[in-house]
Amino acid sequence: MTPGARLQAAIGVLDQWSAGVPVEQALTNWGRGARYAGSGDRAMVRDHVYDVLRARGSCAALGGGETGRALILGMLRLQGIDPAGLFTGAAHAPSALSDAEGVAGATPEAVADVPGWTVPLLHDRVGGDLPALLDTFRHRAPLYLRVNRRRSTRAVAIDRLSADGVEAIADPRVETALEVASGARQVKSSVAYAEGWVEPQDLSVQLALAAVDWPGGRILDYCAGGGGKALAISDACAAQVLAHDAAPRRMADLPLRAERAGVHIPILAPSQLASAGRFDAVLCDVPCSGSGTWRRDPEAKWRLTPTRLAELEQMQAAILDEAAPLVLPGGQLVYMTCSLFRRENEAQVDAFIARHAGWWLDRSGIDTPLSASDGFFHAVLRAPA
Ligand SMILES: C[S@@+](CC[C@H](N)C(=O)[O-])C[C@H]1O[C@@H](n2cnc3c(N)ncnc32)[C@H](O)[C@@H]1O
Repeated sequence: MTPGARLQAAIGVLDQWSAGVPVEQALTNWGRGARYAGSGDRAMVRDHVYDVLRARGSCAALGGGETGRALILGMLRLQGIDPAGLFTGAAHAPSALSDAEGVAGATPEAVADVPGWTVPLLHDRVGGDLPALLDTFRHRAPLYLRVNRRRSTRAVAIDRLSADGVEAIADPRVETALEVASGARQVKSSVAYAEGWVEPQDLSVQLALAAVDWPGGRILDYCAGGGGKALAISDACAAQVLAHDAAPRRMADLPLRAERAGVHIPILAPSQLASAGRFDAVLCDVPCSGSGTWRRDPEAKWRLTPTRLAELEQMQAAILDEAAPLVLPGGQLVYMTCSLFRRENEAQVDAFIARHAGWWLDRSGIDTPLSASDGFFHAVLRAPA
């Protein structure tokens, strides 16, 4: 495909997205009808679409509208590329610019590329660093890997990744973290990944997991999902880690991932919880706004509404209340979110302590995209002894 044809494809995907089709579905719909597109074409179309979603407000301002065509026009201007050279109408490229499009577009300085109602919530987190935080959301997040110490060391993993075209750099802040400097698209086809030496996991998550003093005995990952945290905890301590999720199908890949990592993580069905006894620690990595990961998943910020945020907050409180009785006396209830909002983090912890006599906050911390790559919150709550 020519560069112009890729832009035209991205315009179509964005028009589907604006009509309510989830972005991954819209990309799949396009891909099915584009048998001629190679993997490089598909990657570029995806990049264009995600570049727009990260900076949709700026793209709309610079392109003069919200249609897929205007957004792509604005994206090119934001990237300092003259659209006239690509909007030519030749070889499936977008048709030539109209006179109005040629002069459309305002400077985007005043545009926050997040929903306006979330700006005070973000300001509440970072204060005067708000402009810098908002700017991070316009750019791609770096990819981090976690080295599985049961399988490899960091130095060996770096060498092995390099042989497969992935340049990885050790991050000094946590001993398991590697930042992928180049070759990110090769990670999943690398031997190091296939052999379980590395797993994609964000730096902020690795920092949070390293900040918790995981006990021995038994640890339950109560909201295990794909099992990324359960795998990391299994690697970090000698405890037996078990996994549970209210939607067990979300854990479908966990047995395979655990086998690749060389660990065994028993899965507890919701019906087995009542007879599973209590645990030394229970991790609740709860559903949240995802506001810490908006540059990785920019669609999430445009879909979030105040109503949805309120629902999530209710769900978070309910999950903590469900999980608390599963913790042994003196044990830990570890609360984690990838949200930057105090309402989902500190306020949930405070409200939990107010509802549950004898519980206390042992430690908490948060990274933002300004201090690590994603935003990620953790709190360790202690049960009465
Ligand atoms: C943020 S995701 C977890 C991600 C996962 N820990 C990981 O590292 O990949 C939240 C998970 O909580 C689960 N969940 C939602 N409500 C729940 C509940 N009441 N009890 C247990 N799990 C719940 C969801 O199905 C979802 O898989």
